[in-house]
Amino acid sequence: MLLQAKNITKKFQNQPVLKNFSFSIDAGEIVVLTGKSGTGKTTLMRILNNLESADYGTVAIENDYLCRDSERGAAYVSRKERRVYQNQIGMVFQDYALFPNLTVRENLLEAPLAQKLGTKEELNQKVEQLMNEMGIADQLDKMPSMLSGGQKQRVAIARAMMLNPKILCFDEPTSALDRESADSIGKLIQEIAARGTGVLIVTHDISFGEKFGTRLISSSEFFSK
Ligand SMILES: Nc1ncnc2c1ncn2[C@@H]1O[C@H](COP(=O)(O)OP(=O)(O)OP(=O)(O)O)[C@@H](O)[C@H]1O
Repeated sequence: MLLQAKNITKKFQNQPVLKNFSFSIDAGEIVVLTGKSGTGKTTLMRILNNLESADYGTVAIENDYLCRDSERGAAYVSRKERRVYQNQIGMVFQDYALFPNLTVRENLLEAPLAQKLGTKEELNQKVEQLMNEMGIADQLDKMPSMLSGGQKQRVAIARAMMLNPKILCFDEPTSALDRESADSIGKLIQEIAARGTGVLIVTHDISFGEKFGTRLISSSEFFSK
């Protein structure tokens, strides 16, 4: 088991959004969360990425915890331990969230350089390798605004992959793409999972989820006992 989330509960202004929800992601799995708007899918993904805090529950990737359930609620680990957890999970945002004032190459290098994950030379090699694998090596020196939606999505995926996450999350990866680009992103996600990464996808696109997911979870299960 790579990621484990147990008994996650979250309320906003006393309105429960997630109640005692538990699930896990294994290496190589593509777990797809579907369900009606406003049922907590994005909230769950944000909790796993430490962009939102759980009220109750436990979240861990292997033996590295983000929070542990306690009588007084979810007890978050220290900042240092949180960083260890967070380095193992990546997120590709719906709007890609690329830095508009940096080239594609600079977008990919920014976080791994800051985290000192390698020398500039090593990281540049990795950028080129990833961009080759994604079929967009010729876009490296462009600004994000010059790219198509599908190309931006690939850059956003490559940027997340630069940090070698064990778990990679996608929020609505196909919302801005036509069917053909969506299918090629789906195949790319399958290749990433085949190398052992655990993938979590939140999507309204059920046909995409059924085609590329290995397990579908409906947000109606978020209120499990
Ligand atoms: N920061 C917040 N403060 C208050 N309420 C919030 C906040 N974030 C989300 N909510 C509420 O929590 C509920 C779940 O929202 P969430 O975005 O997780 O749903 P979703 O299933 O991802 O929806 P969609 O499919 O439309 O993206 C909604 O009622 C939303 O209004």
